[in-house]
Amino acid sequence: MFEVTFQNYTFQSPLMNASGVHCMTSEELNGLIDSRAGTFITKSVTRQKRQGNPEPRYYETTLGSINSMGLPNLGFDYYLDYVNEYQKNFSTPMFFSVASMSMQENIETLKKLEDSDFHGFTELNLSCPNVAGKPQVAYDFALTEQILTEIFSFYTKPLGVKLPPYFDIAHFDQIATILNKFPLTFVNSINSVGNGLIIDPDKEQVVIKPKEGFGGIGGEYIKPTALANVRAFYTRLNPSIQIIGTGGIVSGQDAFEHLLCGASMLQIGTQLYKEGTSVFARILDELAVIMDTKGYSNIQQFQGKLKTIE
Ligand SMILES: O=C(O)c1[nH]c(=O)[nH]c(=O)c1Cl
Repeated sequence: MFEVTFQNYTFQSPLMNASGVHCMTSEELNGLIDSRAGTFITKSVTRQKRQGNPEPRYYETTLGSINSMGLPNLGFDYYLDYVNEYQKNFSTPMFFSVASMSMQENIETLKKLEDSDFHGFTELNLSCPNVAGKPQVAYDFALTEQILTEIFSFYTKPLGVKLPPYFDIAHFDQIATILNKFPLTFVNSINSVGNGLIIDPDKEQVVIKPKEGFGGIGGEYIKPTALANVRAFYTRLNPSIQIIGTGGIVSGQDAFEHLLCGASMLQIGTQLYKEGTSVFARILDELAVIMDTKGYSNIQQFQGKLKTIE
């Protein structure tokens, strides 16, 4: 009922974690394997292990979350070891997230991944908003094109990019024109909405320590922006480039809306952090009720079929 074909593999569920949530350690990653997620993704990796930003660096509200983690991760080798072990025991392809700290580090990491036995999907994170002094790569269109040109000169494994939200139709047009030049497997929209601010009015203070309290916003706050980005890329990109929908998925209805806009796989971040891995089963159960009510027996019957008002 929930099968989704992604490139040349059919996942049994369209749901997975968003990179950064429940995916730092092998224990957390194993917890995703035991859930109703169809697959899972690592925390964005850097060449060397990183501590990340000082705490508090994550804060939840009723409507979502703010984070300025600063790319903490256990380093490329840790996650490659995990992948090698995982692939011995499971056939479901997993996702490996690579952060772009610098062009040089990008190339180095992806060359090692190319030469490895990894045979899952690679997600190049072009949208981390929380490394001080590092602008989000995908807001620099020329740099994005340069990085993708360099990567596709040697990388042959299925690769997609994790994008920040765009807010201007001209920007959708410009970045889509660039992305259509490359043999991308997918585009994942969106990353957190960068550099928001949540405050505590009682203490009259920000709620996270890094960057004077500025951080990426997730959760219900960002669903309209996430849906717009999913739809904008679904209607602009070559059909060979599939869309992963991320942002504001709390319920089966939110999942349905992302699929209607054209998403194939769906990533859950903030709500997974809040609820734990039982969130996948709950959302699938809620999605099943919606599909039954509407008379849909599979996702393909409505995927991407959002109507405009004529
Ligand atoms: O601060 C982070 O680690 C972080 N936080 C986000 O919200 N998105 C990202 O891509 C990353 Cl890399």
